[in-house]
Amino acid sequence: MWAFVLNEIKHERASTESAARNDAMNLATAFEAHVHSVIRLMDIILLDMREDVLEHSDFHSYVRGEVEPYGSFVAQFAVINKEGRLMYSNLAPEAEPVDLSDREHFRIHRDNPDVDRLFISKPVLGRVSQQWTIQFTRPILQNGQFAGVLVHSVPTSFFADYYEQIDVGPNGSIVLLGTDRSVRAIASGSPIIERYGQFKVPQSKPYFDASSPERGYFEGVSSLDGEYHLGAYRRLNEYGVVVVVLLAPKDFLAAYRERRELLIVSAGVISVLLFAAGILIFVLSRRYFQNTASLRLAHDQLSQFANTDALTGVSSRRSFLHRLEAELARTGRHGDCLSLLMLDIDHFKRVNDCYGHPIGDAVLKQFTTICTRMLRSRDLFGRLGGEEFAIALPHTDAEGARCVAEKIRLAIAQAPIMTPGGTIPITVSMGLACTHVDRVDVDQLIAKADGALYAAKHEGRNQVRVAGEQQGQF
Ligand SMILES: Nc1nc2c(ncn2[C@@H]2O[C@H](COP(=O)(O)OP(=O)(O)OP(=O)(O)O)[C@@H](O)[C@H]2O)c(=O)[nH]1
Repeated sequence: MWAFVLNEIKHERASTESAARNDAMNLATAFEAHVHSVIRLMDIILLDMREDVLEHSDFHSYVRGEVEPYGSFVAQFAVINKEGRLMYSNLAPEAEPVDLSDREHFRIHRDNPDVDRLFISKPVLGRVSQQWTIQFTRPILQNGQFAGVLVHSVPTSFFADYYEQIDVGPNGSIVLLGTDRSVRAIASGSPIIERYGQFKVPQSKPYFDASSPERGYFEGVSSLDGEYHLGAYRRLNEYGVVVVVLLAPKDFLAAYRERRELLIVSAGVISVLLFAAGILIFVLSRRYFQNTASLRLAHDQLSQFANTDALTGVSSRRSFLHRLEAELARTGRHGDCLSLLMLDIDHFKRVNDCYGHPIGDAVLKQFTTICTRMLRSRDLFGRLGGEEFAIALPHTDAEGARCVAEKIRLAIAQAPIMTPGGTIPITVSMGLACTHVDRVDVDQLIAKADGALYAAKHEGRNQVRVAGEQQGQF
């Protein structure tokens, strides 16, 4: 989910920036067209006036009549003579001539008398008009000689006011620059200190490089307000000016940033909910597994309880018979043999009678411990009831089983049973039956072993009898 959200944010930022670039270029294109037509119009007015400037005796009336239709479009219309003195200004026709020989627009024409072309000055603070204006000038030529300069002043606000009508965001700017790096006019959403005439845009900007395309994009920190901007420019080589549109990321990324916050908050909330759901599932499943484990344990304990004789720890009757049946089936499948020993402690009633039932229990426990020591791990040992036990010996024929039985018998007879009531000697009688000769089921096998046990008891106890063998044959 987070990968999707981050990808979405990245994609949206890229498309927002791309849209801002397009907007900046579209605005720059529109302003370029505007600047181009304004400059063209200024030049037409200048050329038109210059035709008549030296011919009209009442020049002031003539100029007033010509200029009036343009209204605020024309701040001043003036004539400077070849010495640089202001000979006429429609703002102050009767004023004393002012020395303007230091003005760049005068010097350019005076120093290049052979070049009759339009010059657009940097903004200057008019000595007569007292406002910031841009001078559109043409040389006055008489008989091919430089005779003065015709000046048409346009307030910088003429451009700026027009630009102000366009929404470039609270921190965006539209700037008209000269290729001499001076600002001609500026309109900006953020307050920019009026620095006409002093401020120079750094040379490093791409639009000042004459070899760069006439239109393009750029981005970086603006020297105008020190803020990071994304910009588009269009350069009018013919007039030596550049139109620059600057858009501020904090403006055009505002909607994107709101959406990014919304996406991150939503993803965060979903993550927290998923996390909580995960924890809940974890806790519930843990509880479920714990319950299942407890149940399994209880089940195992129960079956252990059911399968084990509580007093001696050997298999219960039920479990022993069940396992004996399985072992007999396996033996039958593999053509193998299995022997069954039935064991009965001799005169056990006397032990109980002499020492009491608890001591009898202790004897039973020690009896099983001694027997277990004589057995292999695969042998089955069960208590069938009272003092009667059975041992199943897989893969064991009658001969092998008789050896095991004798070992057990001797161990019991030779190891006096230690009890809290003293040392109690006991013996055990055993009946042995084997499946090797004829295939039998559990009941038949038990019955045969029981028969042999009965014979062992009958013939004096403390001995092993094999089913089917006569006494004294061993
Ligand atoms: N202490 C104790 N005695 C038991 C238990 N189960 C059976 N008995 C006793 O074992 C005795 C078995 O006696 P009998 O069946 O007469 O056989 P016996 O005295 O061993 O004599 P033979 O088997 O003929 O040698 C009885 O006294 C039962 O009460 C038990 O779990 N604990």
